[in-house]
Amino acid sequence: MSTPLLDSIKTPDDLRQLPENQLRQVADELRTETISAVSVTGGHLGAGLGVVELTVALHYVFDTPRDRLIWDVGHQAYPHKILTGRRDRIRTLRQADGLSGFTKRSESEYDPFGAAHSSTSISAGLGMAVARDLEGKRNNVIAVIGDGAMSAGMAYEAMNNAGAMHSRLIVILNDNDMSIAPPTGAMSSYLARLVSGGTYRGIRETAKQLAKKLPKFIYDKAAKAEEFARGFWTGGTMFEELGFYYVGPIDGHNLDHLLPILKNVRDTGTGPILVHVVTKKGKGYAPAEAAADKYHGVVTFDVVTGAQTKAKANAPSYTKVFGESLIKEAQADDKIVAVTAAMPSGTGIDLFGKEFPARTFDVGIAEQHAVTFAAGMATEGYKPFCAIYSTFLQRAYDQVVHDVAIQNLPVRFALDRAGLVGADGATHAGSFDVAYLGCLPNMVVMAAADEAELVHMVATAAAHDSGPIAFRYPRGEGVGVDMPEKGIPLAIGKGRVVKEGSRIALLSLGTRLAESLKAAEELEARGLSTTVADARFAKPLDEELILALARDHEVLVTVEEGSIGGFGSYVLQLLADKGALDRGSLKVRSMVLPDIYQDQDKPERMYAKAGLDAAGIVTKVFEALGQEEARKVRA
Ligand SMILES: Cc1ncc(C[n+]2csc(CCOP(=O)(O)OP(=O)(O)O)c2C)c(N)n1
Ligand SMILES: CC(=O)[C@@H](O)[C@H](O)COP(=O)(O)O
Ligand SMILES: [Mg+2]
Repeated sequence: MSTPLLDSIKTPDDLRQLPENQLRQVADELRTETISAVSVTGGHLGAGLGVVELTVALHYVFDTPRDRLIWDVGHQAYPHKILTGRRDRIRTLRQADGLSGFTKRSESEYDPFGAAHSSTSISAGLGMAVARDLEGKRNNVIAVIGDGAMSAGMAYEAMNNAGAMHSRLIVILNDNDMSIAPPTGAMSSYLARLVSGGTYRGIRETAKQLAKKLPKFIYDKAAKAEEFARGFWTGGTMFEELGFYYVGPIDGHNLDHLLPILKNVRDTGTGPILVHVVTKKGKGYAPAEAAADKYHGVVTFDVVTGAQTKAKANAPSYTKVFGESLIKEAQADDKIVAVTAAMPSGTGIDLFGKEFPARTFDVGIAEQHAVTFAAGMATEGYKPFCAIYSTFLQRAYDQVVHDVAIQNLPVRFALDRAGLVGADGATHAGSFDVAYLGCLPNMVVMAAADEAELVHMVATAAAHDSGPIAFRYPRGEGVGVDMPEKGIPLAIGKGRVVKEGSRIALLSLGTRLAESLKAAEELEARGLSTTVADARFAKPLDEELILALARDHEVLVTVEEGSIGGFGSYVLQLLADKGALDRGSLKVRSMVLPDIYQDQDKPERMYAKAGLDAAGIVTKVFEALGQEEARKVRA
């Protein structure tokens, strides 16, 4: 389909030159372009399709980028990127050196705040609004937040503060009654009541009258106290109790509703205001609308049929192995329960939920609550498996420390997406969990070297009832090893030697083991006898194994899919404390992720750039051996 109007829009300034009666066509063309682009890049499609009209209306009514427009999560911002000067690059989305899959400050002046982790937009928007007021400026600040993101505590913290400050801030609640899965929690039922109430039906037919009736708030302290100024359409909502003017619910796909209301909201000159728009995730693309997940995250697909290009798997995914292993453990132990924070399919808890619905808890996008909720269950003798992506657990760090570790409660943390994740880039990298968990007293930290090891680690976690335990594993497929019939609990704090050698020792944590074995082959071919060990545990360390490796080898290299301050640091601390470095002949190197935020690419290329592939490990060994030695060996 040709897109003549969209072709004429390089930035929102061009959009704002168009007559309103052409905006419908702009939206249709924008939707077509979004579908076409994502069909060749993959990515988050459903959310963006749901906000096409809203995106057009917001950039038309507000003077962006002077008016700050913040997208919560930012996964719905592809139409926004197309309208804001990035259409020429939209097919580089989520690829090396391409556009980010989320909003990103360094990418465009139209992205005033970076996102990807949810529920940050109102806080950031309030900060911008307060700074604006301190500067005496008059621009608008608009935060667009989804119903799923609205289930996180941070959103309430921000609304509570905005309401108390009577800040001139606009929040657009994009209510598509969907998170990644159908939403859970009282908020979604509450919103459904608002939408299904008589008011909504009334407004649907009289949106234009609504716009005229929307009172221009003559705002002063006296008026503030008048409750009638609030709840004028719904008789008071939770948002009004938090100090917001509430407008809505309105049809978020109908420009005849959106435009007049957004203009009025823009011109009221007061706030904070929450506009409740009702949209459909996946709107306007039949395969997305028909899909259970509304095409939340897709790979490349055929535009005509919607059929996604699923690559043939060579091995089961770590996520699937985790889900199936947990089911087996739970069949033998009715105290095992599972907790997810709105990511049932991403974590494999959806598999568990099919088997044990009464023992499965999706708490919404609420990682902080998920952890302490699990801690509460652990105090009553249950064995909670809290399945949260490594990156998302960062949001619940104090809950891990204060509510779990200090109380030494047996919460099990299943950390999927550990290490580099690829297309989601730096915001989703699971780089820090070994560093942020391994430093906690009472905590046990494991890392699976392959999918068979993961089975045993699930069994180990199930059996470990004397305190908290975490096990990490990467996004994607396993390496293709034989799978055990059942998980056998591992001895806590014990690693294993996978290959015996004599001169070089490679001590790997997690799935860098495969690359370490390849490096060992290369080193052996150069005459360097090489031991390869799988640490299995970052905490407690296998002191006996590590000290023996240090004693019996000339070079000891640790390798991990994590940041500085993790496994390698713990090993160096041990070696120093035990005097293993005193004799001076041992050469030790610690290989970690670079101290930067790596942009998106394919994971294997990111690891190569990080020097954490076989070639990088070989280079590190020769560097440690020194030039003279290296020359001899290379000869
Ligand atoms: C802190 C955090 N936890 C989990 C996620 C994973 N996640 C990405 S989008 C999403 C659903 C968001 O739902 P909603 O805000 O309703 O947006 P929609 O996709 O419906 O447009 C989730 C859970 C995240 N980005 N951040
Ligand atoms: C937007 C968001 O945060 C999630 O959709 C995330 O992108 C999912 O990541 P996976 O694709 O690794 O499950
Ligand atoms: Mg939603």
